[in-house]
Order: sequence, then structure tokens, then C-alpha cells
Amino acid sequence: MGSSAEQSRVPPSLQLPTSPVTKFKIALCQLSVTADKERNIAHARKAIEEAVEKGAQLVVLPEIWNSPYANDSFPVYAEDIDAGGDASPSTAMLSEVARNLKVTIVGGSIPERCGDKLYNACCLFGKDGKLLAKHRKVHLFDIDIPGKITFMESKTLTAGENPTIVDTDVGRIGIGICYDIRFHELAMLYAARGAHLICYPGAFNMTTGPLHWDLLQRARAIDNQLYVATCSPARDAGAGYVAWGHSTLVGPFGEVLATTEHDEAIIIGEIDYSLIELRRTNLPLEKQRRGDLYQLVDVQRKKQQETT
Ligand SMILES: O=C(O)CCC(=O)C(=O)O
Repeated sequence: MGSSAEQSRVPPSLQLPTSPVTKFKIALCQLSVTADKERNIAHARKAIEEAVEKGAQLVVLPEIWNSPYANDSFPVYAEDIDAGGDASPSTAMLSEVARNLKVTIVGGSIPERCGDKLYNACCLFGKDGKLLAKHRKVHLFDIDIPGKITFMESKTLTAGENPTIVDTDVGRIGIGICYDIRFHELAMLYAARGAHLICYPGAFNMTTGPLHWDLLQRARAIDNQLYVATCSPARDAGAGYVAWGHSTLVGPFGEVLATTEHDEAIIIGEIDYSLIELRRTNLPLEKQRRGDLYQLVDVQRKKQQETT
């Protein structure tokens, strides 16, 4: 091997780790969200229970499922996830349900309060109820399409500082939240670190949703030859922010395996990680990549190597 900077570059051939299970059902809970937080929590609990009854071993919730998606709501609904217990009733529920039903949960996202900062945070619980990872949205949704949609998450939220990828009972999972899906380097980084699946809780809107939502998730799956799962809130035409819906599971060949329209739904999809190997054999992109012309640098690994 060369210098530490070279070692931090994506290796020419990716090794997929062994997953405890290779075939399983995933549920995407496209939930309706109201201004009543207690109702939202009880509603999410019921949906997870129903998903498990339908055979799901992994359940994914939407972006901002315990609160309206609005800058004036984030501070009001935010929870101190690190303090846990009563300070975070939403994640306490997720942990309890994961443990009781022995199911892995990608807990969508909720507004998180940490000191004087707010984040858009996704918690991932293992089937023993333990918090395996917390992803804070790293790319804030600040867009301005005049006459269509203007939203500035940065008015209230702070961006996270870390990619999040973790080993679970259902494979190695990378997490992104909504706008994070637009940054393909993050997905490439997860693939380079051995992800089987990238989950993006997300709430696209009526302007970008129809054109970009399906395309982005299929592109992330095709580029990286892995599974991509998205989970949106259901559409509420009367809400300040109208979500596109269309939660979807995409396979490593870019195929839509399960999807829905905009109403509430529990979408069940079948995952088979052996298809990742198959597609990487069919189309050996990693071997064909021109590392002599371009390279992805894993900045965090590089920094770690420099300090050790
Ligand atoms: O990227 C988009 O068009 C929508 C993103 C979004 O709604 C979000 O990040 O919450």
C-alpha cells in the first residue's frame, strides 16, 4: 500500500460483508402525520406492529414523522435523543417496539435538540432495542424555486457531521435523510464501506417529487449496485409542506421492487442480498472503474489515519 492518503481512497474492488440474513422482508411505513405528537407516536407504533405481523424484519419510517414538517414546528417538537426516556418519547417508543417485537427499525427522522442546536435525526434500533446509530442529516434542504417551493432548513437546523453506516441483523445499512439522496458521493462512500442497503427517510414535494424522487433512488441503486429504500410521509394536501409520498424499494439492478402512491400505506418488499453479488458479476463496475482518472476520497478515514 502507498501513503495513508492513498489508503483512504475507495479500494478498486469492494468486499461485501456477510449479513446475518440475506433474504428478508422490509416494510416502508408511509404514515400520515398530524400536529398531535402523541397521536403520531401511537400511530407509528401501530404501523410497526402491523408491519411485523406482515413478516417484516426491517421497518423504515418517514422523515419527520412525529411533527409537521415546518421550521416553526421543529423547535416545538424536538426531543433530546441522547437524554432518552421522557426527554425523547418518540425514540423510547421505537426502542421498546424493536425490543418487544425483535425487529430492526430505521426510525425515520425527528427533530432533535442537543444543547442549543436542532438537527433532523434518524435513529436506527437493533432488534434488542439498542440504539445502533443516529444519523443527523448532513445536507440541509435549502432550496429556492421561485413560485414553486422555497424551504430553508438552515433557518432552524444544523447539519450533521458524519456519514452513518452500521452493521445490523439485516445487513450493513447506510443512512441518509431526504436531501442527502442528492449527493451521490455519500452513497458511493457507503458502498465503498460495504453497505448492502441505503435507507433514505425522505419527504420530497410536489415540485421535485414527480421529476426527481424515483430517478434519484434508482440512480443511487444502479450506481452502487445495492438496495435503496425510501420512506415518505403520506400526502396531506392541506399541510404547509405537501409531501410527494411514493415510498419505494429499489434493487441493485435499478428495479423498483415495491412502491406506492401518496396515501398512507405499509409497503412490503423482498430483499435478497445475493442479487447484489449477481449484479456486480453481471456488470463488474468496480473492476472497470478508472482509478487512474478519478477517485473517491473517504475524508473521515483519511483523517483517522492521519491521527493514528
Ligand atoms: O431534494 C428535494 O427536492 C426535497 C428534499 C427535502 O424535502 C428534504 O430534504 O426534506
